[in-house]
Amino acid sequence: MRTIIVGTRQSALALTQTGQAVELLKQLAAEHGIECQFEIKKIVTKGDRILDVTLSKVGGKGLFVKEIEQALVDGDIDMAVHSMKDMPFELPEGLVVGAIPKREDPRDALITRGYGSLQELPQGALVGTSSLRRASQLQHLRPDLRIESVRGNIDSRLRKLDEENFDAIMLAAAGLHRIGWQDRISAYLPPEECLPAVGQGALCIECRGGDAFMLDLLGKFQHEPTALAVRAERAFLGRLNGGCQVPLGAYASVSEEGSGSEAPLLTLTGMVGTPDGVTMLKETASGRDPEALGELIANKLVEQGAERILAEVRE
Ligand SMILES: NCc1[nH]cc(CCC(=O)O)c1CC(=O)O
Repeated sequence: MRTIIVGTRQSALALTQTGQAVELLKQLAAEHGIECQFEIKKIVTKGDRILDVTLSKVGGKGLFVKEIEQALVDGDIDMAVHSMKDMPFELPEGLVVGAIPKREDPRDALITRGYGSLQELPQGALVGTSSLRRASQLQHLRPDLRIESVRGNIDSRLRKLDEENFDAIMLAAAGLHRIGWQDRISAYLPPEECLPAVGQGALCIECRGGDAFMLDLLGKFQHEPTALAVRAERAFLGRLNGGCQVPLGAYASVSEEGSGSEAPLLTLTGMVGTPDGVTMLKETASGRDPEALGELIANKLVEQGAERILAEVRE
């Protein structure tokens, strides 16, 4: 019987989403008569040790993923469950995306000190977020808000809302849902108001490309509509070189089922904005080829000056 070693970070979210994915995989294995058992192995990443420094200054979000990937390459673990939005554009040699399971809620959530919506926040309220994407869209909607960086895992950010002077903080709804803290959410921001990060709410199950047993099992975990949407969003990201922390968002979903040999129709919206929210470039289009659609939206934004905005932010 195959023992599958699953590597995970030690944050509440990582442990929870890894545990949930393993439970679903156990069910799928049982349904398909695949004999295996799972063992969870905790790994401390560099990103976890330097949470107090702004991530973009120390090498971007790939930090959380890199050491887990090394353990996969080395054969110390057999699979890993990542948040799709933390995945760098390119995977290391020898590793593949084994499955993209069904997406959780892709929206951003506002957690406030007693206010029911973004509109209800008082004039000049202090909002905590270290995401340039969230800052840009918040300032676009509410130029009066003051935005300050707040770093750390979900649990420490919520603690900072309670202990420091923030009127609200913004987090991904998916993470809060997964760890069972949906009660803390004051309001959801629809994609029309605040486009999520590329891949937000989706998971990425990574394994070795040569591990046929793993690939067979993970294939049963794949959710095709989510995978197509994520491919379109990541093609957009890749065309804009959005690997590091930049004020860029995208959201795709299947807007019409495929029929016969025809692929489903995807609708993708992408945005690039200045961190002050004054300039906000946004485009929407539909298509059946996810990569072509992602590149189309990126090209439309490039025509309007997206690369200039991104270059200024990277400096
Ligand atoms: N950047 C950190 C991160 N990576 C994944 C999630 C959870 C949401 C998801 O799975 O997309 C979060 C927290 C957040 O942004 O609130």
